[in-house]
Amino acid sequence: MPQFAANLTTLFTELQMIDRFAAAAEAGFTGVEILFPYDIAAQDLYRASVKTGLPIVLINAPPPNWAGGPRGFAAVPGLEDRFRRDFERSLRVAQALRARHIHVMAGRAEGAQALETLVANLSWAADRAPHASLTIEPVNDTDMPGYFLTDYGMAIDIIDRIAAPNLGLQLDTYHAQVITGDMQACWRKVAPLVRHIQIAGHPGRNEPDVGTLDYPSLFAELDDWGYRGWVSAEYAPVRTTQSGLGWLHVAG
Ligand SMILES: O=C(O)[C@H](O)C(=O)CO
Ligand SMILES: [Mg+2]
Repeated sequence: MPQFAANLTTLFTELQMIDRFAAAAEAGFTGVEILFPYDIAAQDLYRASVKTGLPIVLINAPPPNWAGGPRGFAAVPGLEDRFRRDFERSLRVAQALRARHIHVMAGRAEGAQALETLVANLSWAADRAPHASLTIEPVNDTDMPGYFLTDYGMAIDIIDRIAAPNLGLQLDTYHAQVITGDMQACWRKVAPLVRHIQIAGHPGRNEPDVGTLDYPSLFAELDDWGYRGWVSAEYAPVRTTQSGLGWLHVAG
């Protein structure tokens, strides 16, 4: 079975962030991810990670004020300096948290110039941080209107063009289902490039066992394929996080 991480930005939200680590450990998760760990002292988060034995497997390169709108700047022409400043900040935080992966968000943009901007910024970031594992994640633009990276073919081309050993794909099976209509076939198409996986049910983006998707089959296929990365639960619980964890206990 894969190793399961809890996304502490979407799960256990009834608790303070620092307390979510212990709740995740008690629930049976063996890792965590935090999308935007920029408003809590890194040493406090790292202390909670060490205390619970749950490594922090992913953070996002920051879009500032998430509530305010931007979804990253990596593909936004003219904001290269902004992107680089933000990336330096995410690198410092990732190092302080010993985070495994940094998800570099493309942001809202469109067209050929946006694609060239994304390739140039990602190339720069991969060179700037050869020791860091960087990921890009296609996101469906119904949930995130105007987001630039919404296609797996484009993601594959970008990764192939940059050909950096520390740049790979983040497969979110919920977005894959919305975008392609078949998340498991999408996994097969991109498997060699996948560094990190996120899961949720479909269509509601709740628990993996709420909706139409067959995760036990996907988990078995990940094992057969020899996937050794993390599978992170990034969903909105229907009720409390605890009451919806049957899928983890069945999988675990
Ligand atoms: O939305 C998602 O699925 C991403 O994983 C994310 O990091 C925030 O947009
Ligand atoms: Mg995701």
